[in-house]
Amino acid sequence: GSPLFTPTKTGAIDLANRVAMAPLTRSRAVAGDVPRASAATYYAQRATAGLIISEATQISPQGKGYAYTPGIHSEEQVAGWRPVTEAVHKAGGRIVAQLWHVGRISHPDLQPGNALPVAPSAITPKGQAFTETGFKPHVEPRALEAGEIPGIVADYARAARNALAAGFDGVEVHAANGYLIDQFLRNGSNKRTDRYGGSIENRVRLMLEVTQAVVDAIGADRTGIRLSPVTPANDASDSDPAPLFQYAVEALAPLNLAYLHMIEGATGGARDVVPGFDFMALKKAFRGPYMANNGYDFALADAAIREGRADLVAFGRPFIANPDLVERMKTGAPLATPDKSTFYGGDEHGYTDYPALAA
Ligand SMILES: C=C(C(=O)O)c1ccccc1
Repeated sequence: GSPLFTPTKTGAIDLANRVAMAPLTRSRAVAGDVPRASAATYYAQRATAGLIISEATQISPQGKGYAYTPGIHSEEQVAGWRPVTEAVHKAGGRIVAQLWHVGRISHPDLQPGNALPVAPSAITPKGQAFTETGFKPHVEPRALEAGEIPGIVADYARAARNALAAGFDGVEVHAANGYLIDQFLRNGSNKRTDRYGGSIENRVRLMLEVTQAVVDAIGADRTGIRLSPVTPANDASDSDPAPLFQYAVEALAPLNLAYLHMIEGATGGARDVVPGFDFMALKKAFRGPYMANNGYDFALADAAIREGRADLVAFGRPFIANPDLVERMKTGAPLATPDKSTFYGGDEHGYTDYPALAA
């Protein structure tokens, strides 16, 4: 059989196989930004993944950027996640919470007191915000004062502790896809002239402060991190990503994190958006478990593991329509195609009603 289905370990977390369920926003949280009750069913249906990474989950009210996404900062939200982690563990699975602060990818309608979204610099991103009253153009964000950063770092640490209290096996720091941490990393969005901007060392600082705070809170062996060096998602850009991310990963390596999750290319799109970008240099620099993501199918994933180009492979959209994706890949069964119209928002249709083959 494929090495994709052999057990492995990411830090303290023992995994039955090397298949990860990638974080998938589904915009189905209920009032109070609490996961809906059926989230327990949705995630448990997919618990044969070696590791489930939850949908992106905001660490604070300020960190929210879309309607109906769940949080993990209130007691009610922590209580709302407990049935999810219990159901996944009961089904033999493992699940980590993806900790999210959206930075400028938000809207005053989604912010406490209708405040401006925050960012490293006051640069309006292209694109639209998904609010409860439809899509609205992004607004110019407020540049954070350096003095506000410790509070945001503390919010990540608190969210990490909340995740363990909710029964998660660990957390993934969302440092990808043009959200807050990525906004600080990339010079297209970070024009700061203080210790958080300018040089690569300065632009990597927030990522390192957040990651260190999470490690201090719950341990490196329960802390993963997601990066997307060349994605254009959410108007992210950098003039020279290779040295930036080489430095970032070399700075992360001594922490001995549970894993590095790498979006190879444009998120959900072209893998060769920057032809020749050397992801293997980053895998080598990290030294720990490397989780490859973006457009993998079974054949590509099997080859990547066999050829030592990945230790784990994360699948996103295939897990939406195939709760039993692992079994289908093992048996070579055909995969169901997800219905894009029910990716975000709605109820059980397109969420918990995709059947497993055995059914
Ligand atoms: C958290 C997301 C990401 O990481 O791209 C996301 C958010 C909304 C829709 C799709 C994806």
